[in-house]
Formats: sequence, C-alpha cells, structure tokens
Amino acid sequence: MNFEIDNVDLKFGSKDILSGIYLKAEEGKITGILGPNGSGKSSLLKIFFGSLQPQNKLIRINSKPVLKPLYTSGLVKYLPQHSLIPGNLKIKKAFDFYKIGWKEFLDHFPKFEKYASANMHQLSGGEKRVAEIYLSLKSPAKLLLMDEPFSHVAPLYLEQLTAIIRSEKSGKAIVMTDHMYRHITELADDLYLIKNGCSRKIQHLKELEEYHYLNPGTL
Ligand SMILES: Nc1ncnc2c1ncn2[C@@H]1O[C@H](COP(=O)(O)OP(=O)(O)OP(=O)(O)O)[C@@H](O)[C@H]1O
Repeated sequence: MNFEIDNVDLKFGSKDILSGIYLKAEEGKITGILGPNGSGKSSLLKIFFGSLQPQNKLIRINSKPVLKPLYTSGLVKYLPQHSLIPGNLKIKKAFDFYKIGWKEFLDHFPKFEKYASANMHQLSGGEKRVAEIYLSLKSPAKLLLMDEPFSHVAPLYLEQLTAIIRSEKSGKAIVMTDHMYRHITELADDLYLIKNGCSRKIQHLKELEEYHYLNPGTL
C-alpha cells in the first residue's frame, strides 16, 4: 500500500507555510522528514492525518484520490508531538484500549513492571513517550505518522525502540520527523527536507548541508 500527499498549500493568515508539498509513504518503508523549526513538519503530518485543513491538498492511496479525512479510514495512526494518552488513564488501561499486550511490552521493557497500576502522569516524560511509541508501532494501522517520537527518550530505550521500528515496518508505511536527525537518517528508507515551504527528496545526505539544514562539515 502507498500513501501520497500532493499539492499541499498551507497559509496561516497571510503567512505561507507550505507550498506545493509532495511526499510519498510506502508500505515496508520508513519515510523521514527533516526541516528547521517552524518549517511546517507537524502541520504536514496533521494535514496527512486529516485534523488540519489546508488551503489545498490531494491525498492518494495506491494512486486513487481520497477525499475524506484519512483518520476516518481506520488506516492511519498519528503520534502527536505532545501527549497521546491522557495523564489520568492507567497505563494498563491504555494497553487494553489499544488491544496491545501489556505482558509483551514488559518482555521488551521490564522496568515498566513497577507501573502496572500507575496512571500515565506517574511516568517520567521519556517513559511516557516509550509507552506511546510502542502503542503506536503495535497498532494495526497501515500508515503511521510520528511527530518527534524520540524527544526525551534515553539512549538505551532508543536503541530498543529503533529495533522495534525496524521489525514493525514490513506491514506499514511509517512517516517520522524529529530534530534528532541522525536517528532519522539512519532509519529512513526515503528522506524529505522541508524548507522555505517546499519539500525536496534527499538522495544523498550531503544535500542536507548543501540546502543549509546542517552546517558544512557536520556529516
Ligand atoms: N494554529 C496555528 N495558527 C497559526 N500559526 C500556526 C499554527 N500552527 C502552526 N503555526 C505556524 O506554522 C509554522 C509551522 O509550524 P509547525 O509546528 O508545523 O512547524 P514544525 O516544522 O513542526 O516546527 P518544530 O520543528 O519547531 O516543531 C510556524 O511558523 C508556526 O508558528
């Protein structure tokens, strides 16, 4: 299955944010989006999901236009930049709600055993993010949109999560953006840079320096 978003024009008031953006996400691949602060990455994910209405856009699934918001299709899961799960919900309830096995989660992350009867707000920011990323990855969605998944996550958990991401990608199209660009460049099969309102498909990492996303000599 493949998902395309095309001709995205977004303005807030008189400010142009995105102009003629194109991005393709394919099943079995991780599509990375990089871009400076305020370049419109979160907005693009919201538009893809269907929760933000731009001035113009076209979404296609397997080359066929889709006019209804994608979230109504049941095919897409969106991990927002900020919290996904309410703080007053018990973590085990969240796993029940998503129909994801708590025991299987503990096999990966045994340190969470102590939170078996805790509310989400009792977890640290990074721990909460680990649980949210895991729930998103294990969801049956065909398109997974992840907005800055790695913020606040410590290196050991990051290693485990990237292994799970690699093992889950075969049946999904995963789109992710993060300022921890090395994680994105290592994971991504396809990479886009959003800058000055435009999207560019990156073929060689050196282009990230040429387009002034990274300082010369960073790579
Ligand atoms: N609801 C809104 N109303 C007005 N302007 C907005 C709104 N949402 C976002 N913006 C503006 O749109 C631009 C793009 O924001 P967006 O959050 O999509 O960027 P981003 O690339 O995800 O940024 P960051 O990397 O800092 O999270 C910013 O200039 C932001 O101030």
